[in-house]
Amino acid sequence: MMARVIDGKTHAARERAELAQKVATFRRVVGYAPRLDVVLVGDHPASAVYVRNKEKAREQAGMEGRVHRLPAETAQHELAALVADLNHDPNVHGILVQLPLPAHLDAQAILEAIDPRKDVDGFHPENVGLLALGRPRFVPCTPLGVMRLLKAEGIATTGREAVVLGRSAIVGLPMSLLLAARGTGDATTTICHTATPDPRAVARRADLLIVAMGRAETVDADWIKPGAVVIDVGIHKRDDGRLVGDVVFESAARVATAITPVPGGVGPMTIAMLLNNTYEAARAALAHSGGVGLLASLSEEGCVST
Ligand SMILES: Nc1nc2c(c(=O)[nH]1)N[C@@H](CN(C=O)c1ccc(C(=O)N[C@@H](CCC(=O)O)C(=O)O)cc1)CN2
Ligand SMILES: [Mg+2]
Repeated sequence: MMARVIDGKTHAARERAELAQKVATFRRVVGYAPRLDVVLVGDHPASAVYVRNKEKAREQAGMEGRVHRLPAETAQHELAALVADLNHDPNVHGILVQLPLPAHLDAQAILEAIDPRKDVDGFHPENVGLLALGRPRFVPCTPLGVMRLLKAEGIATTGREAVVLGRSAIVGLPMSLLLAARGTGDATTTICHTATPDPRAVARRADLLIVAMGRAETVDADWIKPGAVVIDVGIHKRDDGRLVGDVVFESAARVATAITPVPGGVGPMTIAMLLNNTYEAARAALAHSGGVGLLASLSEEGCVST
């Protein structure tokens, strides 16, 4: 039997609609909306699309924000100065620097320059450390979106064997931390990477296989235990313009019990989670600035955490 296809677009639309209601209440009670500022350096074509999609989604959620478009030749100190300005602007609750940055820029230094309380990407070492310690503040949007998808689909992780293919800072590493975390994933979690001698053999042990290796259409039915759940985080554009993931969808769907497609699986959840993180950042800033009474009013109106 073919696997059930997990419809990320529908789940993301529901998340965004729920958030839009909370944002409307926030605006009414507090007097302003959460604000997300995005920084895009250069003209990477895919990044331009993602940033436009983020802008549209933000507007639909009723949030404030701005996209700061800088030329490809922007110097490190110029980008750092913009980040510092955004850090100091009390009206800005979330800051996102779109990756990848042009090669001459030190991306790690820029990510570390973002105020960790505005780091809605969850990439700052302080936020990575909090996640590793089981005290998450901002969790990277793609792995957070995967956890929300699993929950919404009723896919249990507790006590199950999870394998993550890939150890990137954006997906693989935080994904494995979430899956292993007490009370969050509680899965027996293994990470495979470029030095793993036989990743296919390890993948075949997985009840839950997360594929984030960044290699187009690599994982086929031979990598998958019959009945496993397969989550494909990869996204690649073929020469004919087709978008594909790291998984060979048709082959994998013959042995998996549930699978995410590309496009329309994990991708849409990434943007929904970014908006959720921005809402949380605005709530936390309000609490920090002494708005305890306003927070209580929000809670009374059902506006709790996302
Ligand atoms: N600062 C960041 N940079 C990057 C991140 C990130 O989380 N923070 N992630 C990726 C790109 N990304 C968001 O920025 C992203 C990628 C893909 C999608 C998405 O919705 N994909 C759709 C297809 C979209 C299309 O038609 O091209 C899908 O999979 O259905 C959203 C966000 C790297 N950089
Ligand atoms: Mg992401």
